[in-house]
Amino acid sequence: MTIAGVILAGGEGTRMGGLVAKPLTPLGKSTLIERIIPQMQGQVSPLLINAALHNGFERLGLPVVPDMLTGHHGPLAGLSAAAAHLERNFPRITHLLSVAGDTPFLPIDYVSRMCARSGTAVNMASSNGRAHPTAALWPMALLSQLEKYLSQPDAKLQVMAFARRTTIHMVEFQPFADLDPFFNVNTPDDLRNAQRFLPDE
Ligand SMILES: Nc1nc2c(ncn2[C@@H]2O[C@H](COP(=O)(O)OP(=O)(O)OP(=O)(O)O)[C@@H](O)[C@H]2O)c(=O)[nH]1
Repeated sequence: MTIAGVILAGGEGTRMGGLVAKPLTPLGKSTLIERIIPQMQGQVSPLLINAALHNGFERLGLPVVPDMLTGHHGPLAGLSAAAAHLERNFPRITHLLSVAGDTPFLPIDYVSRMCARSGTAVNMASSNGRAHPTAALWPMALLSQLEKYLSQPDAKLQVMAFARRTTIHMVEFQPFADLDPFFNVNTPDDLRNAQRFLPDE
């Protein structure tokens, strides 16, 4: 397998209150990130978590790769750290599939559809016509050139600006019922909304 994966969990989660790292927030019988791991594990290798060390992610049994830069530079800093780790330890990896650690309803066909064609373009997920720049398949060659994009203040624009260096293929995912598969949890209200989709938990 030449496609690695990273769950981006390096944010501050300030809108959630910042008491625990947001992806470790309980949702139903599990946590946000533990709902994502099974959708990725076994299909990409290695599967990394980008997060600050000693924040509780170590117990999940996956390698935790922290940002290399101090300060908060957004998700591109996480992609950069994951790419550097792979270049050092897994030089044969050609692509990196990313996903945000706060999207607990990731589609079960996420990996297969995102990786169906892997070339020099970026494959970026979208739903309801909206692009999700943190949910994308990145050619490793592209990721080695991202430093100058790290200063862009808006995280979403930062990742989009970087992705536009090359062709972007959008991979559209359909909602199931009225649930957007890339619904992301930012606030306690979002968490309550997410719970509505898990009536048995
Ligand atoms: N490595 C890394 N990832 C980040 C950083 N900031 C945000 N992210 C990731 O980017 C994605 C989107 O993050 P947001 O929800 O916008 O930010 P957040 O920090 O998690 O939450 P807020 O502080 O409430 O905005 C998530 O996967 C975050 O983990 C950062 O400084 N470093």
